[in-house]
Amino acid sequence: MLSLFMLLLRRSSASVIAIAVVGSVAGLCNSALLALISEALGDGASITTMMIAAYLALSLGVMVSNLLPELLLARLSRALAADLRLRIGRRVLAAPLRRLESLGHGPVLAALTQDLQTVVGTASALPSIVISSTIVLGCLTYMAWLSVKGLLLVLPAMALLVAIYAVAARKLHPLWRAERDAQDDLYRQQQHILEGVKELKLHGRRRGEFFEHDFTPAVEGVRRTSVRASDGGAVLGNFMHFFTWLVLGLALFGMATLTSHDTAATRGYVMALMYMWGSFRSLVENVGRWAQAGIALDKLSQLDVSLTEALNDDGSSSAQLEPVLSERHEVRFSGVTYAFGAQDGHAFRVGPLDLELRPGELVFVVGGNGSGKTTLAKLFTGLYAPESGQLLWNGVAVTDQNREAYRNTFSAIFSDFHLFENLRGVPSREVAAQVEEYLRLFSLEKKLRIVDGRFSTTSLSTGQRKRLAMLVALLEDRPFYLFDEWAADQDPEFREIFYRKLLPELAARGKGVIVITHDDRFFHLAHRVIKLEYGRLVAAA
Ligand SMILES: Nc1ncnc2c1ncn2[C@@H]1O[C@H](COP(=O)(O)OP(=O)(O)OP(=O)(O)O)[C@@H](O)[C@H]1O
Repeated sequence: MLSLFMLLLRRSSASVIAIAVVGSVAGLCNSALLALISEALGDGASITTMMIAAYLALSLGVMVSNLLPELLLARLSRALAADLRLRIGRRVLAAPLRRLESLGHGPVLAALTQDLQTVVGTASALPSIVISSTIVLGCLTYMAWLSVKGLLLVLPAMALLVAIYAVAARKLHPLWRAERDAQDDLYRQQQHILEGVKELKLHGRRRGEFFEHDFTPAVEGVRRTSVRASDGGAVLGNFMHFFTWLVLGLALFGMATLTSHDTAATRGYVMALMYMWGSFRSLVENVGRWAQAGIALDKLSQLDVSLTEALNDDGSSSAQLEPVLSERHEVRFSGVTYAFGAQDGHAFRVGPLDLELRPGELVFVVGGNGSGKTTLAKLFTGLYAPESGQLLWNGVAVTDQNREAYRNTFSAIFSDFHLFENLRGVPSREVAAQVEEYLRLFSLEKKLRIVDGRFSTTSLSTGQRKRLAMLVALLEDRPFYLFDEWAADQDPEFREIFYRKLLPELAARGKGVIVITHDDRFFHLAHRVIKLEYGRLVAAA
């Protein structure tokens, strides 16, 4: 609860203070209205113009002072959500690739949607908490003015309710947490449904088994845990309702004895209690909801911490852009190793590797499936940091401080590449002529246009999408290029263009080019062919 409040305070202490002040005014106006009504209903009370004017002014005051905190909080809570989204986005982008690969998409998506919504929804109750608190205080003051003795009944009842709620909330906490944990699993399975829709549609038995053994248990898990949590909430809510009548009864029957049958005081107490108790209950319940938001904040901070811890592993977050200024770019691996740990299932080790990539050099990387070609590509591009050994860039060791700059010397198309909808990072106006030329070269000129740096469509065939990715890579004009089985989806015409035109041209322009390939027909075009087996270099020709 405190952490959500601190987050709001840190985001804008001025807004929180304004919400508290104006919310208190709302509570005071409400309490004053109650006192006025009670006065007007009193025995022998006469209604004056003054009373009517005060009534109207207070009603107006309630409206304005309720509205203002709501408007302020709507802005504050959305700004907080935006901050958290940006923060997680930044963290995800700065976190090492390996860490993200082992974390999976599920927890990140669940945090960005479910938990952020919970935080925003809960924070929205802040004005109500302030207003309810002030109403409770105002009513208690009014009741004390009617009869101090009466508070001997009311205050212990209030304390008892808070204590019951605190105990019950502690019991409910594991249920809320179980519900939230079940949602993580549901997100994972929903991701499988969306990403594996083709495979599931094509295979009735797999679909049936997936539905029965993976998706249904995940859905059932959320249903079961949320019913338990909601049952607990319902029992608590209704017990509090029962308690309300109990307290009113206590006031009704006990006040007469305590105040020596002062009916005006008893009537005032019952009225004030009826008015106040709703606010008091909502105050207790809203504070309880803040405890639930604590679970969402825990999840968000767990993600943040796990990404932060990972950042410390390779320190990329603190990487300063310190490019090594050089016309000539070359990379050298000196005893580089990399291992996927035993926690990933089967330990796999690449290296130790001693390799070089010089400007103007065309290097083919070949080897069987699982021999470590893509892992080598990720090491080459700086996406994985070597476990041991050194990566030297123009003779300078690539470290946490310059890895970001090193990565920016590569343009890469991996086999699981992603195509953005626009040419971000490329000055689109300056390259307009080249774009036209490449569109024609890749036979894409009839399929799409690039307007203001934006592709008119990305709904293309796999081969066409890869050609569009190639267009983007060529426009990037980086010192190094890496293509991971780019030609695998291309028809013979584009394979020819790739091996016989594009690659030699890139090498002729002084680029260092690494090509992961199985096309042995073209091996003779490379300056060097590196062969990997079980992560080890077995031949370099
Ligand atoms: N994200 C990962 N987590 C754990 N292990 C991995 C991961 N990626 C790869 N591996 C392990 O590393 C080995 C080499 O994988 P890699 O993708 O580098 O092979 P590859 O030669 O590119 O294979 P392919 O020709 O099939 O693309 C795999 O056998 C696998 O055990």
